[in-house]
Amino acid sequence: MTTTSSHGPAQTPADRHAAPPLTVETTGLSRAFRGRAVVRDVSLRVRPGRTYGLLGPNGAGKSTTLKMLLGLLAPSAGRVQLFGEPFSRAALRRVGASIEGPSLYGHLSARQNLRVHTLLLGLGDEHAERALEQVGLTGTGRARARSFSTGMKGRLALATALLGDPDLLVLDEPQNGLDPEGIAALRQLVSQRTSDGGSVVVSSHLLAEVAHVADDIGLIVDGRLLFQGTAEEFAPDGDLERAYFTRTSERAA
Ligand SMILES: Nc1ncnc2c1ncn2[C@@H]1O[C@H](COP(=O)(O)OP(=O)(O)OP(=O)(O)O)[C@@H](O)[C@H]1O
Repeated sequence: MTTTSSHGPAQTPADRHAAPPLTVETTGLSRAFRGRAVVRDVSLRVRPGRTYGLLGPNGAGKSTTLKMLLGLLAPSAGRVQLFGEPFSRAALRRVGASIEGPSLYGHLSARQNLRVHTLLLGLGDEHAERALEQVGLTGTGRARARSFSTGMKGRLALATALLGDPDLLVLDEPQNGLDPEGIAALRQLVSQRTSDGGSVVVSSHLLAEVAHVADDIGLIVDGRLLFQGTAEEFAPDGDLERAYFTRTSERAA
């Protein structure tokens, strides 16, 4: 929050207009599959410099929502704004994502996998090296990605998402298979991105992990956004698990 002292300059309306736009704003986002609504009227607001934890039971509609944010699925209704502008492919240059598990070139090494992406993105090799370092995969040499453990594949997917220093990082279940070192590295990466003014959206079932990283929470149940607000508003006593069960069972009652 920006504050000014009593001796400092007063904030003018122009200053207020200079506030950065929301990183993501959806309005009435909905999606049906063969007539069955799985995302209903979801209006998400992801702010710059914040981590947004998207929670909800299996099948609630989290991945479907994230895919619509990224243009991987067309909404049945509603709209998506990225960085204050209507969704466009150009805006996706500022976005890194890992959705529904890693999709890797199994016959290539970690470094080669990243270089495929840096080539496509028009980035230098140094970006691939830095991403390898950020996720702790520099020592994997020529080993092919298909021989990696689940956690190593997860690290490589994260490295791919980090290429090009995205202003928005979207991670679907990024902790899957990560060891404690991997989870610690992930936390650090997330906090680094937001302290640089970027935004992170992370969907996860691991409530303790979300409690560690999320500034804001969105709770989706049965396709509807039941709650959206700060982590403190979601769980005033800090007990995210209890708040989650209370809020989801209220819905079921
Ligand atoms: N391509 C598809 N065709 C038909 N139904 C789909 C399709 N994709 C998702 N669904 C259905 O939409 C609903 C929401 O799925 P989604 O993957 O978004 O949930 P989720 O909250 O991400 O779940 P999980 O936590 O288990 O990953 C589910 O009932 C799922 O079966």
